[in-house]
Amino acid sequence: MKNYNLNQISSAGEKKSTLKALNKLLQLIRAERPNLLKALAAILLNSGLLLLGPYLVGHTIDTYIRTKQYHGVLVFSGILLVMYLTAMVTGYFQTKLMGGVGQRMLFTLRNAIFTKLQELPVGFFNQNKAGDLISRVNNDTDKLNQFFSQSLMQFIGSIMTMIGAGIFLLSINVKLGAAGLFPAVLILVFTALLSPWVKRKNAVNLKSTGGMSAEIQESLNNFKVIIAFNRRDYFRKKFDQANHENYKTAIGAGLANNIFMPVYGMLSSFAQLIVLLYGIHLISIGEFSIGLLVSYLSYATNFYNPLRQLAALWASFQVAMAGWDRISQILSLETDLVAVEVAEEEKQAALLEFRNVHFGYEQDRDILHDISFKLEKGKTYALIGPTGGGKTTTASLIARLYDAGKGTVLLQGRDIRSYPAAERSQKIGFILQEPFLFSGTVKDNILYGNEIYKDYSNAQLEEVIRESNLGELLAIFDEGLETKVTSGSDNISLGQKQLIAFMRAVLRKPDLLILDEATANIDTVTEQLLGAILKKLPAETTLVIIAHRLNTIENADQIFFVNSGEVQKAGTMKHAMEMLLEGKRST
Ligand SMILES: Nc1ncnc2c1ncn2[C@@H]1O[C@H](COP(=O)(O)OP(=O)(O)OP(=O)(O)O)[C@@H](O)[C@H]1O
Repeated sequence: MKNYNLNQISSAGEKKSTLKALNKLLQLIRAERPNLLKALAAILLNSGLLLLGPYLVGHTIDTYIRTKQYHGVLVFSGILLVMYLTAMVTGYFQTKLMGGVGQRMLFTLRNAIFTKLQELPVGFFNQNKAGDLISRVNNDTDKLNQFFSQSLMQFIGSIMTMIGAGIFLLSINVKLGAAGLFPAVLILVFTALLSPWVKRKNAVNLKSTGGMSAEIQESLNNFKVIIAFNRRDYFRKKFDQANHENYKTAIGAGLANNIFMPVYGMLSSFAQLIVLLYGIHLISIGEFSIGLLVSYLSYATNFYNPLRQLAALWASFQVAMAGWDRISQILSLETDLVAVEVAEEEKQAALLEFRNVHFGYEQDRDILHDISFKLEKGKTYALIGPTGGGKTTTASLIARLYDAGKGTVLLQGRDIRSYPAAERSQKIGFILQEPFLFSGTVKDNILYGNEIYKDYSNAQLEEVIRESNLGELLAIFDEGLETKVTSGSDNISLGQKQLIAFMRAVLRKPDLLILDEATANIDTVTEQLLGAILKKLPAETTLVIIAHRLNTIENADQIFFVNSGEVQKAGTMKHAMEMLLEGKRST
């Protein structure tokens, strides 16, 4: 089976470039392009206005204050006021726009991940913990939202202000400008060198947040066992470990994220010092004036202040990109349950056939080894064998929860992989060992995935249930179809859950119905009732029954013994019993 473990895939995928990843992200939110452009225009206007400010102040001082033309001072004060008010409005406009973009992106991303999760096969869910997946859907997407809504435009604004200030610096005096901008080159090199390390630290931190979330989910799922065995300390210790790990990685990430700030700060002070010393030197040899040096220092401040901000923004960008990596790992996964082309049906084929099927959950361990058997229309088959022998695995391959590693499973003479999922699941009903019910009513659960009766009223549905001989089962529920079901809780018993799953499967009128230990939690009287219902199913329905209790399989037309990678015909009940006893002894 394919490797779907996200935490193993992550290390292999880490070499992807940031630009490529960013490009992929922008593709996903291309609908936001007009808003991004509007916000960009707003932030450019904002930066331009703020850059023009010092120049106009200088101009006012030189032209009007020194010549005592107070009318001009008033006019320029008015202009500056309007400029600053406009800057405030554009700033607000930008924040509002990007807040919306961030939230919509969060919405789109969560939808995209959830849709992807729905498409992925059972193998994916076997290999990943739900808690980690939840953390990806909730936490990692929010990191991206935070960057987009709070930091992106500030990021661009800061860069614009810097470019503007840089141009002013170089145009006033090239030599001094080059000297003043030299520390910025050092900053660039420092950032480029450190960024991969910072991103890695953030990735490790997000991974351990996912791990902690998985730990919480596991202990919440198993709280009864924890209490019954009084093993709260065990989970507390495990949680402590996960929490501690998370704390350590968070400190590591925090340190990495904050390393830019002091270095940027130091190098900007260094730049001021260079400008001051070199400027004084230039003045002393008559190449510069004191007035120019004063405005020069103010533009140097204009250049390096946003750079300091950029340090924080860059860290936020690294966190967002680490989150995006974790999200795109899910988005780029493809199911290994691919459809194959429809080949011609074999004539007079069995309803279902295993032809030299091999299958293993792990690469080098076959659970089923070169299995071949046929299931004919209208017959009842029983799968027996010791615990862990491979019965559920065989049934899972019949229902195509997994694909065979080698060999073929044929449904009505055609490769099962050539059927669209809807058609296949219509033909094959599977009552799982642990039936899963949704929160809602018995009716909601019975109608799940049922296209024929989905719009039926209660009265119509009750009629259908009676006609399908399921009336006595429904009668077991006090409030009938309206009985409340709460997912994951105990308001109905395990046996009752199995009955609902049974009604759900039978009402879909499958050609082949698999019952995996479907009567394991049901009393003998109800079990007999189920037996009677099974007998009244349409004559062409094929049944595959997996059971430990032998009385459930007495009426089978054929018994298969499943153990150690083999599925053998057991012939008579007596022979089956012998095989079971021997099989048990040999395991
Ligand atoms: N999701 C899985 N991932 C890895 N190994 C698995 C998985 N499910 C089952 N196995 C392994 O496959 C083997 C067969 O398991 P299977 O559930 O098919 O047995 P079974 O005959 O149905 O047992 P039982 O009677 O207890 O239900 C076991 O050794 C089990 O460890």
